[in-house]
Amino acid sequence: MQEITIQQQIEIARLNETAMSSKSLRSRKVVDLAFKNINYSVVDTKGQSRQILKNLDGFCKGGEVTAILGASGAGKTSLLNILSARISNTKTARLTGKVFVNNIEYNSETFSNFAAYVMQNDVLFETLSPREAFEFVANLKYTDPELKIRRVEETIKTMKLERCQNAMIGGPNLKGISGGEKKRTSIGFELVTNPCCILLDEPTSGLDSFTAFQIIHELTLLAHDQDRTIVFTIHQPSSDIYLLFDRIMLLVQGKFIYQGPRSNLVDYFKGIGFSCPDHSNPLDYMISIMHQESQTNVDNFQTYFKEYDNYWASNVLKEIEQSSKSQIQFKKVETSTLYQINLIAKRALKSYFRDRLLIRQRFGMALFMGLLIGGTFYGIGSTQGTYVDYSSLAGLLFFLCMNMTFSSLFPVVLQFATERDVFLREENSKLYTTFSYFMGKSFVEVPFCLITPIIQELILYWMVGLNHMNGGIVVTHIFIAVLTCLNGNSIGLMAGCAFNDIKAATGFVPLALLPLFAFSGFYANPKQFYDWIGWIQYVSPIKYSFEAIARNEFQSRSYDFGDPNDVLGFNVGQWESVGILIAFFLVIRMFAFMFLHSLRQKQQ
Ligand SMILES: Nc1ncnc2c1ncn2[C@@H]1O[C@H](COP(=O)(O)OP(=O)(O)OP(=O)(O)O)[C@@H](O)[C@H]1O
Repeated sequence: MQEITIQQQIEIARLNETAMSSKSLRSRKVVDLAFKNINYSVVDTKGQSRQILKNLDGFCKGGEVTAILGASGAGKTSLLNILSARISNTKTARLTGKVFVNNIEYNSETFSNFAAYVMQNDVLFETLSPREAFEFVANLKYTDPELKIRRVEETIKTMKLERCQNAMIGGPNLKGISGGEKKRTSIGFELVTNPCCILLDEPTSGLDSFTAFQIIHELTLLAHDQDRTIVFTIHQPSSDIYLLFDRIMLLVQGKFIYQGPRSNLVDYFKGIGFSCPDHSNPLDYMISIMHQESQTNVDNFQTYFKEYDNYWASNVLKEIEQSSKSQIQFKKVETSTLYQINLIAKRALKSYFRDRLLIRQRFGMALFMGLLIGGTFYGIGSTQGTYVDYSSLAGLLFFLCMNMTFSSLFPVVLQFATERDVFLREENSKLYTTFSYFMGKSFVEVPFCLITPIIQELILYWMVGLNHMNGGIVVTHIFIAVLTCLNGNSIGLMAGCAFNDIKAATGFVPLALLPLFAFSGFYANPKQFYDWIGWIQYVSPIKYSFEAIARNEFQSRSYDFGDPNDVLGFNVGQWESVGILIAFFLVIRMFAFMFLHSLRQKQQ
């Protein structure tokens, strides 16, 4: 008999282990979801309270597919959001009731340890491929390198993404994979963590009927073959899709009118006097008798509710009573903050280099502005002595401060706006902490704020003929330019984190900056500011940038009218201004972090 080498033995052992673990991942613990006495109301813009969900009890069996259906506005998404612990009490929303997994109450902190939520919109990092997206999650959720690889491979296989695993996901401005593949990637993104339960909000919306069927079929396999609990809301499914459901919940005006096996649905409604016509899709018929536009339907609602209370309500309570009591482990894999920051920064960097437009925009802008400013102010630094020389130079220096603030501010507002939902989704899934995301993003932004002003200033410095008495003056000028960029970048990040809407952020920022520019000492002399309003100069980072850069430039230059620093009414000092700029950078970043943190809390 041929001898097996040690290497082969190791390989066989590894394959056996892989097969065993893969099996163990499949034959997982079944979890039952339940909810009791769910009441949810919201206050509208006129201060009127409106009850969306009314005293709901429900049960979603482990290893089964539960579909939540109802007319538009019936409360399906609200219910799913409550099940995924994404809704909490706020000033305008009131939620009472409890949600359970295997009879244990859960909340937003514990939800992600056994379940995952797939949003209606595919919120994915556009510049990554499906494989890279899965690797990102696996790296954050697993510590064992082999397990990481196995989970990624399994997910790609399960979600049938082999063909497009290395293609860019893409988005509105970036060509990428198809809608169906995106939906599979969204589900796969959650599947990597091997959740016992997956909740999905309208997983078929925007997909053609064949792709929709495929997606629901794959979800059915996840439930039946891998014992996962699958719950989703869905709009008007085809009759093929209808046959894939195990359990159905029908909602009308925030109350259940049916909750039980799919197979009983038609007979139940026939029994209470609502017969589905032969050869028609039962769910089309259900939707037709549930919508509120027809007065006949509205008149029948009371019958549906009464019959539900008579027939299903106690049944559901019994099912809740009998739901699995087996212990579930709220397992939490926590990677270190440094590790999270490293992964987030690497991903952001990869994104920058793949989204060429962004890179071109930032570096191209620096190059262009360097040449433009250099050309416009060509040679003005070489002449000195008169008021005209001074005024052109002061104008240039102030223009530089403005330009560096704006050019580093807007890219980050726009970029954060596109990434905000990804952050909220990933933070919600407890992939990383807000702090790690913030630091990861900051680490990638800082090099841009170093490189772009250096490119710009090196081009224009010699063209304009700025002060090069010694190397120290040149280095200090560039250092102040970098600090100005960092402050602009921080203001952009703060605005991106503070506003929910990109239009509001981009509209507000110039408005807020205008007084800061007006009081920065170039347009009006600080000596002439009225006391009651003059304080604005002290909260303007541009004032300190201008004073620092101008004092640096004017040293060893002499003018016939006296000291330009006095004429400009500078009142802080060069290095003091630099110190304040550093302090501004830290404080604005801190505010940005606080806004990001509160954005995340608002989302909950
Ligand atoms: N935070 C909120 N503030 C005000 N109204 C809300 C809020 N959340 C939900 N609603 C209202 O509650 C009702 C139910 O909303 P929900 O999104 O749950 O319905 P839905 O059944 O999922 O509808 P659709 O199928 O159209 O998505 C709607 O009329 C909606 O306008």
